[in-house]
Amino acid sequence: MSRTPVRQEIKRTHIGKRCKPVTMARIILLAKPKKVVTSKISPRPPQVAKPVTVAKVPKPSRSTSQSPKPISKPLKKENFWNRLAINGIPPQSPQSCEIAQAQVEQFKQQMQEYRGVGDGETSPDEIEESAYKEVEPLQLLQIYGPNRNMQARRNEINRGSEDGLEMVAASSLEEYYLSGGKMIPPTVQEFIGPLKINRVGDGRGRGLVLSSDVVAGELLLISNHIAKVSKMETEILEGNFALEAGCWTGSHILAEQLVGVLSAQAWRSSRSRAMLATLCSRGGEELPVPPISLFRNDDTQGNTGCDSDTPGRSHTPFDRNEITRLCGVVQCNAFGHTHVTRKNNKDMTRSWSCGLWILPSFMNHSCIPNVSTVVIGDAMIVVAARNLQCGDELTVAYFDIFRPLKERRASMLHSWNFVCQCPRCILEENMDDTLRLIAQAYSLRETEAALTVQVLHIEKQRSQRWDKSWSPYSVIDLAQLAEYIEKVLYQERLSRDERNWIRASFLSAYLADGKRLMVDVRGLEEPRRRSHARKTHIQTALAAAKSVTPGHPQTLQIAAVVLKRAIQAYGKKSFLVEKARKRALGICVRLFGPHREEVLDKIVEAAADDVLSSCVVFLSRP
Ligand SMILES: C[S@@+](CC[C@H](N)C(=O)[O-])C[C@H]1O[C@@H](n2cnc3c(N)ncnc32)[C@H](O)[C@@H]1O
Repeated sequence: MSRTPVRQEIKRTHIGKRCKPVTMARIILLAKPKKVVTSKISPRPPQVAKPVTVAKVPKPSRSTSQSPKPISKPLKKENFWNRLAINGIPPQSPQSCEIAQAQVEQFKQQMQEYRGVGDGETSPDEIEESAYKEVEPLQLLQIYGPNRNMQARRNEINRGSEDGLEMVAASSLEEYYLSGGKMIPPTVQEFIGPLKINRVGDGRGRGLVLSSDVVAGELLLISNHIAKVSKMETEILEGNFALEAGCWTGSHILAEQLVGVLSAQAWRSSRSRAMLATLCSRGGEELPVPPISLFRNDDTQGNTGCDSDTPGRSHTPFDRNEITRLCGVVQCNAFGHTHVTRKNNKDMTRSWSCGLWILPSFMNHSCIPNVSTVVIGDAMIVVAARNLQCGDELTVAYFDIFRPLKERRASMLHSWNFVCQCPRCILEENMDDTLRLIAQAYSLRETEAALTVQVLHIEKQRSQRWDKSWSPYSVIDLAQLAEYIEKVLYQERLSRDERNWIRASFLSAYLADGKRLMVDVRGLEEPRRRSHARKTHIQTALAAAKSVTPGHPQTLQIAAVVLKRAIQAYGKKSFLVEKARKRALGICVRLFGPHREEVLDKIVEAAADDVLSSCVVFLSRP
């Protein structure tokens, strides 16, 4: 996800550099999704006796006329795999869920029948447990696909799915993705993967650390917000929010509102209060390491993460000191989130929200993060963006990391009071003499190009046609800077990754002939003016973005645009198109987690229009 601080993002939006004007859309929650495979078999009994094996069940007497046909041998887990393979049903599909569901039902029924004619020793709980055990391989399939270390995954599932949550999350979201973001987002069940909270050293306080190896694209965490406030674009346009000197003050009004909502929540719920107390309120604050179990929901709370009222319980309201601390907590931990949804085939609506997701707040920042986050409705979904090892710390980007070092440092110091010491920051620090002038030229040209595009948009809206006397020279100048950067990089002894990290700091220069600016300008330009374009750097931009953050909405968007262009140029059947598609799907998995190809294709399609993949940032200080 792009980590532009809310304020900065809006500012750029205002001058038309990156985004269309910001819209707000209140996302209403749906009831639980219809297809909940685990609902048939959950909740698992809290004190389950030894799981029943079919062998233990007494066989019915053959002489009994009403006795059901006995099961000749136990239902083997391999049967599920074989069945899937034979029927050619893709893993992780609703069909595989349905098979699992039917199989469990059948299994339960047969067990009941046995019980009816047997000694009655098998309790319903045991039957439930056996059925659960049968469906387990499909859960694994659903979530992780077929080629995984099954035992390790099973351990994770058993640990994390005491209430059978993961599959609900995985399957219910696909429907939403397939709608291209037109549906109301579903309520997603929470999930905590192989994670623990640890102290991470180097003055970074606590962080989320992996307790087992994971592969890129693996689902790590689904967390529902404890509180969120949103505003729609219409509300901004109606003047509820002021635009002051090119800076939208709305995000800070939202943050204030969030403090209000949180304090009310803490007043009525001791759990919310306890969870809020674990979060830091300023940079460098030393707080104890809370157990991760504190953040696991139990069934009484519906597993939605949103804390319920506790009627009859009286808590004291926050006093002045606590409110001050809460402001710090919001400042340090709240995520700003922009979301575009499609109202219909033509119209899009954009919303800005600000919320607090407790567990994701423990993730520290890196300018080359290793996880990605998307927000769908109330849920923040954290996915491994790279292959990671047990003991690795999860890192996210707190702000837009496609910026030069100086700007990144300003953001982190101003809002969170730390200096990132990731390898990319250290590299750029060491190359400061070389990069300083480039950064200055970049800043000027980028602003100029953004203004040009803005003017072109206004002009097009006014006259409905392209004024041929205009040439987007400032955009071309920016693209030229990319060529200069390439020359400089060529002279330095750098690894491929290091070159890409630096390119990513000047990403707009590489996109000036591509992506936003390119798309905007070319959208307005007459075809013959294409000759003005310099060498296209969009492929380089994609490689740079991928190397810095492989699971990021902006990376995905560039990949989607590359794919779109390849289709336009070579037709759908070309192998170049297939290559571009596979690359886009790979990024998509690193952002949204594992899904069927059909679903991933839909997300990529939507990403080209900036839909579905939300932009999540930590809220920066005004
Ligand atoms: C959202 S909290 C992250 C969790 C925090 N480490 C804790 O113990 O609660 C943000 C704070 O973590 C610290 N932090 C995050 N990323 C850091 C980094 N890369 N280097 C140093 N400190 C960092 C800063 O103090 C920042 O204000």
